[in-house]
Amino acid sequence: MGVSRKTQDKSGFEYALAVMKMCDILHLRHRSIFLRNEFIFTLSKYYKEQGRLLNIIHGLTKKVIKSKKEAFAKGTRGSLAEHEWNENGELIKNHSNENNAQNREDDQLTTMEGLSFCQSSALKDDLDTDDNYVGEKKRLAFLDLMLESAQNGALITDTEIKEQVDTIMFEGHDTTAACSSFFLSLMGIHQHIQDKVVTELNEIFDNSDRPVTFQDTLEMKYLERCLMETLRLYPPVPVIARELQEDLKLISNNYIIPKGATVTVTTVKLHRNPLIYENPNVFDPDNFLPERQARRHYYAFVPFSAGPRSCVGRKYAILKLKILLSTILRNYRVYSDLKESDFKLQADIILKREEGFRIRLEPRKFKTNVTTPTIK
Ligand code: HEM
Repeated sequence: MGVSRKTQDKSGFEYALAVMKMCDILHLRHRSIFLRNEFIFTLSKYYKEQGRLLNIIHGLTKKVIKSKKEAFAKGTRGSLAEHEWNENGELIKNHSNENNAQNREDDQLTTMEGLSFCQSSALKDDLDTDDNYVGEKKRLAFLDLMLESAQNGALITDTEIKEQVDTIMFEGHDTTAACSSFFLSLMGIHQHIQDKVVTELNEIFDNSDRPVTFQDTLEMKYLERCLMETLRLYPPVPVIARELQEDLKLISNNYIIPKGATVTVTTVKLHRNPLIYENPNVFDPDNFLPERQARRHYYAFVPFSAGPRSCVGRKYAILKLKILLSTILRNYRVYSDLKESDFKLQADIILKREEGFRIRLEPRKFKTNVTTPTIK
């Protein structure tokens, strides 16, 4: 959103927690035929709780938009991470003309054009074209772009801006959080695979504790394979759906699916199809060796969906996941009391989470003064 990291308070954490609890209410309503009824729902305790949670969720979105609008009113136009606001949303510093290390680091994070979402093993991506290059420096943060478009006469209302911001905020954190939890669980279960990831990281960082750079992420080839394999077995978006705008004749036989029908693509089933993957239920990062990928159909692996409405955040997601997970694994050894057989199905691991299964992180280098986080 182009809001500086330095000005973030714990509202981000409260936001994520509120989204999680809100999802619990939604899932409850999927399962309970009574609560699905709007009238009965309004009489239940969940309705009141929903109101409280939505206040937190929309409160943060409104706060972010408000502070940006105020900066705009003062004539500040921001490309990524150029400005700092205080907690009241007032602009305290404009970094746009500075060529400091932080700016260079942020620039690095934007130079991703031309790479497929799977950075190093060249998984094809049907949205990758050369003509979407907009230049490194000119690119605006998402919210700046929307506000600027609105000011330049684009037909976009304040409510629409808020809804777009809500979408990006939700899509941007929930999916990557799920993916990193699955990844760390799998590392905890497969200690020998974790060792291989750490060996690769040691080669890249040579025992230095310097922060990750964009170039480092390109060299994380084995970690990337583990990430792809995690997304294969546990796609954070396990099912997608589309309403057909016209009749669709299947190539494989004589069926016609009529216009208006809803078609669901069960990614999680597709990714475990034994015709496509040998031993489909086994965690095997070598499934993403370039030669194996080359033998598979373009759409045999679609954790980010495909086509024009596929995930807009996929490159950003992979980059951030590599930074996050490599940093965790450089500093901690991960253990888990899960076994792979505990979660053959995606739903199983979610239920196990509710039962209180845990991932344990043990510091690798530090002997004292490190709080060991426990991820539930
Ligand atoms: C591992 C991480 C992620 C996964 C697995 C993922 C997966 C997906 C999938 C499958 C869709 C298509 C949904 C559908 O067709 O109904 C989607 C859409 C979307 N994703 Fe992601 N996503 C991830 C991360 C992100 C991030 C980090 C952002 C933003 C910063 C983001 C923003 C979006 C948006 C805005 C859409 C809607 C696109 C549209 O409707 O045109 N996603 N994502």
